[in-house]
Amino acid sequence: MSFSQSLWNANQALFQSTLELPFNQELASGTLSRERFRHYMIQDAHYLVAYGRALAVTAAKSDNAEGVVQFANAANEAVVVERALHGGFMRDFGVTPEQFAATPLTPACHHYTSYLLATAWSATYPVAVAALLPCFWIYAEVGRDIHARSAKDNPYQAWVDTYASEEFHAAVRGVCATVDRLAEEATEATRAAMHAAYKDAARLEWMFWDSAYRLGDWQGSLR
Ligand SMILES: Cc1ncc(CO)c(N)n1
Repeated sequence: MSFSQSLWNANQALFQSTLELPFNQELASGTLSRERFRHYMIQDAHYLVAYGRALAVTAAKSDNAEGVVQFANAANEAVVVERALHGGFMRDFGVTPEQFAATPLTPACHHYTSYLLATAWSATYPVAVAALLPCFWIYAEVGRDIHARSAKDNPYQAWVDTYASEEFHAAVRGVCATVDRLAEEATEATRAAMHAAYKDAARLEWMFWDSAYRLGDWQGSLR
């Protein structure tokens, strides 16, 4: 079994519970409230910029030229997607650039982006790549799962199509191939750290959707 498959298998139950989250169930049926999607979209736009930064730092750590291209391209793509959100969904859902700028990161978004940035800056290249893999892989598999059962005239179809697309899945295969190569060359301790990083990020993916459904925010005077 490949190392990336062992990462997937170790977190299979968590993935199943991610698919079953009310946010994703209602995204598939098209019944998710506009308020919840709007909340998610603003947080995801914040997320994507930090994710782009983490990818760019990881690109700089790559041990070969292919990795620089792979992760610098992914950084570019994250910001392009973020701009598409602003240009399309944000407009459709009535979020102005001023409202976006005035909306701070929620605890879940702050936690996830801080984790990715701290890992990208401080961890070794193989561990940084392992921390980034769930962002690709879980979104691609959630996208495919929802695509397969998405309601007709789903208002969120453009979101579903982005992550179910062959282009996005090709990027996932590329990151899995890099993870597999790095794991092969790594020590047992590094492989264990890669497993831990993957799991941390997979749990934060779950929390991000859960928080969006709850319209998660800072409590009381922390706001
Ligand atoms: C929270 C989160 N994780 C991963 C992706 C995929 O790029 C995304 N858009 N948002």
